[in-house]
Amino acid sequence: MWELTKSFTFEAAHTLPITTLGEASQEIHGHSFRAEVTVRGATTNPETGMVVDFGVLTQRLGEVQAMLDHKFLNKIEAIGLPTLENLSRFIYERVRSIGHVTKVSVHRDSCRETCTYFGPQD
Ligand SMILES: Nc1nc2c(c(=O)[nH]1)N=C([C@H](O)[C@H](O)COP(=O)(O)OP(=O)(O)OP(=O)(O)O)CN2
Ligand SMILES: [Zn+2]
Repeated sequence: MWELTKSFTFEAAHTLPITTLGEASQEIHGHSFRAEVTVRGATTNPETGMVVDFGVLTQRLGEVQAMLDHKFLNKIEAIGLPTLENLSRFIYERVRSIGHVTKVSVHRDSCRETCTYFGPQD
C-alpha cells in the first residue's frame, strides 16, 4: 500500500459573516493557504512503477489552483461559505477522479489551522 501526497499554495480573499472571532473576519481580507492531496494505491503499474504519475497530480492540482489563486472565495458559488471545511471539500470534488483520493487537507499556516476532508460518509 502506498500513499502519494502533492501540495499547492494559493492566496485568496474572503469574508466570513458568521464567526466568533469578530469584526476582523467579517471584513474582506486575505490569507495564504496550502492544500495537500493524498492518493492511495495498493498496486503500481508494472510499466511505470507508479501508483499514479505525479505529473497527473501536477496537472490537476494546477487546474484547481488556478480556480482559487488570487480569487475572492465568496464569489465561487460551488464553495459555499469559504471555511476550511468547504474549501477542502471543493478541492476533493475536483481531484477525486485522479484515483483513490483518501484526503484533502487545507492549511492556513498564519493561523496555525488545518482542516482535513476524507470524503463523504458512506
Ligand atoms: N470550523 C471553522 N471555524 C472557523 C473557520 C473555519 O474555516 N472553520 N475560520 C475562521 C476564520 O476565518 C479563521 O480563524 C481566520 O481568522 P481571520 O480573522 O480571518 O484571520 P486572522 O486575522 O486570525 O489571521 P491572519 O492570517 O494572521 O490575518 C474562524 N472559525
Ligand atoms: Zn479569514
